[in-house]
Amino acid sequence: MKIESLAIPEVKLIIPPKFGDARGFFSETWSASKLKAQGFDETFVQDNQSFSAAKGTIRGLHCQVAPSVQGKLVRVIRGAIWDVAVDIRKGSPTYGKWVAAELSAENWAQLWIPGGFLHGFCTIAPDTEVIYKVTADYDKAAERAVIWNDPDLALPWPVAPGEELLSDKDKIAPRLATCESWFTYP
Ligand SMILES: Cc1cn([C@H]2C[C@H](O)[C@@H](COP(=O)(O)OP(=O)(O)O[C@H]3O[C@H](C)C(=O)[C@H](O)[C@H]3O)O2)c(=O)[nH]c1=O
Repeated sequence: MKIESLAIPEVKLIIPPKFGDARGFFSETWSASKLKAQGFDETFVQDNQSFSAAKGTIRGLHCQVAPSVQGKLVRVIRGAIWDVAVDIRKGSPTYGKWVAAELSAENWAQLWIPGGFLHGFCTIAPDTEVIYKVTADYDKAAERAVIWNDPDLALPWPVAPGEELLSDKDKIAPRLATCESWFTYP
């Protein structure tokens, strides 16, 4: 498994091998032992899957706080997303900074977003299917959100203004500056 750190090194791009032949392909999309051998040792407790019919669907910016802080290992099995992680660990040298990657069924790339980061994505193809492993159970009481178009973050979402599709919840999320510090660094 190829693992590379992004500009915020805690966020990792992971590309598993894909073995193609005349029938199609086989891929070991996650291996605890192979990742541990490369220093990636996380325990996942839940698998999630979301389907977004429209290109320009934005889900995020979300996280869970203690006692249910979630790390997420995200991949795309159909379509494509622009996947973004924002460092919101108070005291972090990269606080308020973000990194992003295109994840697609084509490039087979996965993104590891550790706890302490907001996560969100924008679909860049219709009928996009996202699958991700998380390191803590869903805990509605621990869910937090920051508005997708926070001017302090100025995320370059790959969708024309006004064409984004969001949940009602995501449309009314607060700005990062108005949120108490949910995470501290290190
Ligand atoms: C996240 C989650 C949701 N739900 C239920 C709660 C709602 O009734 C329904 C839809 O939830 P929501 O609108 O929060 O789904 P997304 O907007 O895709 O949220 C996710 O989007 C971003 C990209 C994330 O990183 C998180 O995993 C998650 O927040 O599924 C569950 O039952 N379990 C869960 O783990």
